Amino acid sequence: MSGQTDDHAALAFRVRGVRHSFGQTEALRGIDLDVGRGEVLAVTGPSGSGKSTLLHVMAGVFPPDEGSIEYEGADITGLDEAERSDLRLRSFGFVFQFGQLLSDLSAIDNVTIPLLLAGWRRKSALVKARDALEELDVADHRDKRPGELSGGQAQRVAVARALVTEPAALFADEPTGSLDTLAAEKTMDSLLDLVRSRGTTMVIVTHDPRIASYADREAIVRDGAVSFGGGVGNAEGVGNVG
Ligand SMILES: Nc1ncnc2c1ncn2[C@@H]1O[C@H](COP(=O)(O)OP(=O)(O)OP(=O)(O)O)[C@@H](O)[C@H]1O
Repeated sequence: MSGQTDDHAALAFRVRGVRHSFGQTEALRGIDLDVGRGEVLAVTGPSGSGKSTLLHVMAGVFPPDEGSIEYEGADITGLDEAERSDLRLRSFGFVFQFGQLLSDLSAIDNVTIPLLLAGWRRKSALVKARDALEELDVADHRDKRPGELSGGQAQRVAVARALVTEPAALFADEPTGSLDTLAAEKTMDSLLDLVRSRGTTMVIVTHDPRIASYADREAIVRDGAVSFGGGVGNAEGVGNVG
């Protein structure tokens, strides 16, 4: 199995020759990777191998030192900070391990923020945010602040916030890393239902094989290089990438 395909039309992401260093540390040493549109790709590998760095450069958080990343056929590595920020706001959603909700705001206010940033009026943003909380089964907790929620509830609110703008691609970095098995499974089940029904492309960094098993395909990062594992979910992937 390779990480490349010739079918450009079906691709969300096309990563070629990507290298990135932090000082003397070579975090990425030449990554080639395709992600099909609507594909759920798990990125696994040992601690410090470069998984989060790969996610960040693919999501346009910062550009790599070398190589190219195409999103929907357009090279995003040459974009400036403001253009990358605009791309993230318009097209991408993010879920992290913890600490992503604003502690002074209620659950529903946290979920309305991306909509308000995208120019929605407050009234319709609140309706949309409540729908998103319902989809994640946390609408009953909408007036609570993050500190009044369980870890699993808070993480489902964070998923609602990431998906409320219906991003074309979702990036998740150890999204259930702080949860027990049951809460992790409940969060992943809801997340994957939504992502699959909408055809959202998803890149999920995890070291947990149970979480990786939700994906179509697994990219294993070791020492800043990628290889491809079989046996995860539908290993051929959506969009015939594999
Ligand atoms: N901002 C940074 N400054 C300096 N070094 C960094 C920075 N971010 C990452 N690194 C280094 O780059 C390498 C890859 O880090 P990265 O966070 O991508 O790994 P990872 O596979 O996601 O690790 P983990 O599973 O532990 O989160 C590591 O050696 C790390 O120490």
